[in-house]
Amino acid sequence: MIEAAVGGARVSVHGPLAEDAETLRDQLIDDRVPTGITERKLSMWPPSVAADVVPRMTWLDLPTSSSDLPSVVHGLAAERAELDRVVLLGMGGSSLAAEVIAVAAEQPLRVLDTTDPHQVLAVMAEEPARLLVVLASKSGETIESESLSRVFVDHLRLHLGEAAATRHIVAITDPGSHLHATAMQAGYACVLSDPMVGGRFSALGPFGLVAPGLLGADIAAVVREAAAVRPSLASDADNPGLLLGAALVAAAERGRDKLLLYAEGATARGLPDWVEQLVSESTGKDGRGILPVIGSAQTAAPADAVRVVLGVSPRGTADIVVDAPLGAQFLLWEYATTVASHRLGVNPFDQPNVEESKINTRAVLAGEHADSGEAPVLVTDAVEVHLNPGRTGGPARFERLEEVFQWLLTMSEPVGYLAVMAFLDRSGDQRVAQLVHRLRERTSRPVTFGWGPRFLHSSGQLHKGGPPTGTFLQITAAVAGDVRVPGRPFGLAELQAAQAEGDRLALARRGRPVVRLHLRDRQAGIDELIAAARRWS
Ligand SMILES: O=P(O)(O)OC[C@H]1O[C@](O)(CO)[C@@H](O)[C@@H]1O
Repeated sequence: MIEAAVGGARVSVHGPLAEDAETLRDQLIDDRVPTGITERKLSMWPPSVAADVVPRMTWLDLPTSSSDLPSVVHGLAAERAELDRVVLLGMGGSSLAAEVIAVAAEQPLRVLDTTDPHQVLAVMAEEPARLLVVLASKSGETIESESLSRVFVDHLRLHLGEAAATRHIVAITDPGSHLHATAMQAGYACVLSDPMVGGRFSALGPFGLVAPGLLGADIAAVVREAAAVRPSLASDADNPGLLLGAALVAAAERGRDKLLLYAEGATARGLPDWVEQLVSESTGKDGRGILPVIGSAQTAAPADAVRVVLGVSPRGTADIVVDAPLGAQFLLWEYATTVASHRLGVNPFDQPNVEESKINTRAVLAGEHADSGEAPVLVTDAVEVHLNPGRTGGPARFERLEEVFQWLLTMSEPVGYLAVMAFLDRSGDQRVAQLVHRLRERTSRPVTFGWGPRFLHSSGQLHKGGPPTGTFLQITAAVAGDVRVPGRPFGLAELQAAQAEGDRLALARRGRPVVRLHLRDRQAGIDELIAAARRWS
C-alpha cells in the first residue's frame, strides 16, 4: 500500500497497483510534473495543444479567487428568502458539481439537465411564486440550457408578470456571452465566471457553488476544504493529487483503463457522476481515454478495470481510495485528471467529439436525415428495436428482446464495454435501472449507464472520441405531453428525439454497434424490458 495525505485528504493505492503507481509517481516527479502544472509550463504539453491548455489552468486559483463568492451568494439568497425551490438549468460542468454539493448538504436542488418533457413538466407544476431559477451556461448557447431558459422565463412571466419574474432568475455565465447580455437587459441577478475555467473544472467557481449556496449549503466550507490541499499540488512529497493521477495512469498504461467508481458515505454520494464527466470528457479523445463506470454491482472487477472508492473504504477491496472532504475531492480529481491527460498527451480542456452530435442534432431538427430510421427488426407490444442506421453485420431479425440483450453483450466481448443511454425522465423513469442491473449480472464486461442528453456532456465525448470499444444501447420513448420552446420551431420532445438520433448517427458513422429500443408506451415499455431481462437471467 502507498498513500499520501494532507489537509484532511488521503489518497491510498492498494494491491499490485501500488508499486506501479509509486514508480510512475517518481517518474512524474523526475519530469517535474507537479510544478509543471502549478507553474503552468508550456513544455508540459504537446506543442499542438500547449497554447490552448496553459491559459486554461486558472482553475488552480479558484480556492483563492472564490473566497468572496459565499458572501455574494448569501446576499442573493437573503434578498430572495421566500424563494425556497431552487431550479438549476445547466448541462455537464454547469450543473454536476452543484448537484454534488446539494446532495451532500441534503438540500433539495432541482437540477434540469434534460430535454425530457415529463421531467420538465414535473418542475413546472410547482408553485411559480416559490421558484428561484438559475440559468447556468458558460457559453449561453448550449441548446438544452438555452431552450430550458426560454421555457422557464416564459413560464415565470406568464404566472407572475414580467416585472415580478425578474427577481426569480439568477444567471451564471461568462462575461460577454449572449446570456450575459440578456441578463443585463432584463435585469436578472448575474454572477460571472472566469472564462478561462472550463466547465468540468469549474466546481469551485460559481457553477458549482451558487445554486447550492442559494439553498443554504455551506459553500464557504467547500472552498476552505479545497484551499487546505491547494499548496500540496506543487510539491513532490505528500501530494495526494499526484499519487491519484499516477495511479490512474499506471493502471491505464497496463490496460486497466476502466474505473469502477463507488461512493461511500453521505459526503461523496453524488460525486461519481461529477468524476465521470471530468475524467471521460477530459481524457476520452484521440482514440485514448479512461472510462469511468459508476456504481457497478459487479463484485469481481474485470481484469481491465480498477476499483476506486470515494470516501472511506469499508471492505478493503479497492485499488484506489480517495478519502477527502468534498472541496478537496474536487481539486484533487481536477489535478489528477490533468496529470493523466498530460501523460496521455491529450488536451484536457476540449471536447471535440461532443460537437459532432450537436451538429447532427441541428441537422435532424432541420429535417435532414429524415430517412435514418430504418424499419424495426423486432416489434413487441410496447417496444420497437432498431439497429444502426446503414449498419453492416448483425442479425437481420430478433425474435425476442432477450436476444437483443445477448447480442449486445456478445459484441462487448472481450475488451469492450456496453453503454446504456436512456433518453428518459431521470426522476420518473428510474425503474429502467433494473434493466442495467440485470445486464451487469449477465456479463463480466463493464456496463455504463447515462441519462440522455445529460451523458452527451460527459461520457458521450469518450464514446465517440475514446478507444473504439463501446457497444451502445439507446432507449428512447414516446411522450405523453410536450413542452413548447418559445421562439423556437421545436418543442422539447422533438429536441430530445433529435439529440438521440444525432448521437446515434455519430456512433453509427464510426461503425460502432448501436441498438435503439423505442418505447411506444413508456411505462409498459419499461415493464417489458424488465420482464425480458428477468426471463433471460
Ligand atoms: O456551460 P455551457 O457552455 O452551457 O456548457 C455546458 C457543458 O457543455 C460542454 O461544453 C460540452 O459537453 C461541457 O464541457 C460543459 O460543461
